[in-house]
Parts: sequence; structure tokens; C-alpha cells
Amino acid sequence: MDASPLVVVMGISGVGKSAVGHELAERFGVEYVDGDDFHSEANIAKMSAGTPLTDDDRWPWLEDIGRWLAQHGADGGVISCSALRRVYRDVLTDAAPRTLFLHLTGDHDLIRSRMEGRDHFMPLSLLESQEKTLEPLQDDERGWAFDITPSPAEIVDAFVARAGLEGATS
Ligand SMILES: Nc1ncnc2c1ncn2[C@@H]1O[C@H](COP(=O)(O)OP(=O)(O)OP(=O)(O)O)[C@@H](O)[C@H]1O
Ligand SMILES: O=C(O)[C@H](O)[C@@H](O)[C@H](O)[C@H](O)CO
Repeated sequence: MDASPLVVVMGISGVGKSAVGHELAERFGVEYVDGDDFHSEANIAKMSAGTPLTDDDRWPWLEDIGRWLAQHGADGGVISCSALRRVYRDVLTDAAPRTLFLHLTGDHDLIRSRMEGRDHFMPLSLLESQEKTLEPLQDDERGWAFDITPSPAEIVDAFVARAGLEGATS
């Protein structure tokens, strides 16, 4: 049981990490931060121009997110971070072993339509490369996948139940 969870809300662009992350953090009264805020200007410029990030672009960013998780190990917190590959998630778990992953997954067309409806630096053209890079959570990782058709509140309910968390007020 954990009343101050430490959670990475992960998944490809547009899947709802910010929406669900805010809701989860509010439920537990812990800090929420958007992992995009840790990207360098160069990374943001690259993505904005429609070029996918490479592993080398992502390592320093992941190290920074790992540091944030380690700093929030005691009080808990929620951060959104695509964390698309297993090796990326290992960087985060090595930094903060109690981290839980909430993986948001959804149908391509639904994600596309949600991305079309918002104002954001990430172009639609990068959706396919995000999907190709994604490696789903493996059995030995501390997390679970949730479909994005329900509302953010319902997704948080499902995560809280699956993770056996306590202390949340909806
Ligand atoms: N469960 C949901 N039901 C309906 N709409 C949603 C849901 N989750 C997110 N949305 C909407 O879909 C759009 C994309 O969501 P959001 O910006 O949270 O995704 P994201 O994964 O944080 O994206 P990025 O990583 O690109 O910043 C937003 O307009 C958001 O309001
Ligand atoms: O690893 C990546 O390629 C990036 O983190 C992207 O996923 C975006 O930053 C994010 O999704 C915003 O759209």
C-alpha cells in the first residue's frame, strides 16, 4: 500500500499523459511535472521540425527525469515521460527503484484525432515513428497498460485499483 506513489505516465505522443498525470497527481496531492519540460531546446526544435529523436538525444533527458524521480522518492510525484523503450525505463528505475509505470495505449486513429484537436509542438507526422519505437512494458517491469478510451478519471481509478494504492479521493 502506498499513499504517495511515484509514477511515470508513459506512452507515445498524444496518448493523454498530461491529462492522466494531472488527474493522478491531484488525486494523491503530489507534485506533477511534464517530462517535456526537461527536453533541451535542441530536442524540441528537432521534434517540431518533424525529425524523431535518437537514443543519444534522449539519454541526457532521461538522466534528468531519473534525477527528478530520485528527488521525489520520499514524497512521491507524477511525471509524464514517453519512456518508449525498455532501456529508457531501466534508466528511470535504476535512479528510483520504487517508480511505477502507467502506460497509456490506444488506437492509432483515436490518438491521431486527439492530436489534431490540440495546439502542440509535436507534429502528427511523428506519430508513426513513436509507434515503431515503442516497446510495451515487460512482465518484470513495475507497471501496467491502460486503454485510453475511458476518461482520465476512470483510467486513474483503474490504475489505483491495479496498483493497490490507498488514500486517493476521487
Ligand atoms: N482519456 C481521455 N479522453 C478524452 N480526451 C483525452 C483523454 N486523454 C487526453 N485527452 C485529450 O487528448 C489530447 C492529448 O492529450 P495530452 O496532451 O494529455 O497527451 P500527451 O500524451 O501528454 O501528449 P504529449 O506527450 O504529446 O505532450 C488533449 O487534447 C487531451 O485533452
Ligand atoms: O521520446 C520522445 O520522442 C519524446 O519524449 C516525445 O514522445 C515527445 O516529447 C512527447 O510525446 C511530446 O509530444
